[in-house]
Amino acid sequence: MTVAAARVKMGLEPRFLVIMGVSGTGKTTIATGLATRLGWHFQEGDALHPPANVEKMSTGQPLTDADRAPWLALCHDWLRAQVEAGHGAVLTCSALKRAYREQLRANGLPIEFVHIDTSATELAARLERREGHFMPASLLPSQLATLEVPGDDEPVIRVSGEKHPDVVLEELIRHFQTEG
Ligand SMILES: Nc1ncnc2c1ncn2[C@@H]1O[C@H](COP(=O)(O)OP(=O)(O)O)[C@@H](O)[C@H]1O
Ligand SMILES: O=C(O)[C@H](O)[C@@H](O)[C@H](O)[C@H](O)COP(=O)(O)O
Repeated sequence: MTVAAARVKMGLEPRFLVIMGVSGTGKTTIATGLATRLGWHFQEGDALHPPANVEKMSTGQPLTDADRAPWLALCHDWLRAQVEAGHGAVLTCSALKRAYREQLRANGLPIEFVHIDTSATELAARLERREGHFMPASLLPSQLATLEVPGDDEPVIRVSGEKHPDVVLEELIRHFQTEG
């Protein structure tokens, strides 16, 4: 779908969204749903991790700030290219710390975060059930400990990860339509 067609379809101006939160909260589910419905570009942040990061997480070791730095740089570069091209874009990225979110927004990028909040109990159940993903459920405690919930001074939209994804998608699209 062209940018113009997407605008006509939903009546929305392009936005540049980072769907964030800990592992298993529903980032990929919500981001792919939004990108499909709105005709916006989509990037899975997990696919931008250097192989060494994936190897580390696969073997149950949490990433450090230094591990995440090159990954966040690639996420930032992708976002900057979308802003320059001027079409709506949706990136999944855990963006757990404020400093990481600042790195993503660097150079004045008009990024908005969508924080999906899900209880630890529900997250643990999801990660135990999920198949075909490198991230082990054993890393959930470190994900939760690392998360700095976005503050009101950050550009954030908060949604529940425990509602049905279709409900969350409708809420987000309504929010975008209301905000123009
Ligand atoms: N709102 C939801 N309710 C129930 N299950 C969900 C919901 N969102 C995602 N899931 C499931 O939880 C697991 C993790 O979702 P995913 O989108 O991969 O999360 P993340 O990208 O944040 O790791 C998947 O198996 C997915 O199908
Ligand atoms: O910063 C990190 O520690 C990782 O990016 C982590 O937060 C992310 O969750 C993994 O990449 C697993 O991928 P999922 O979030 O898709 O489970």
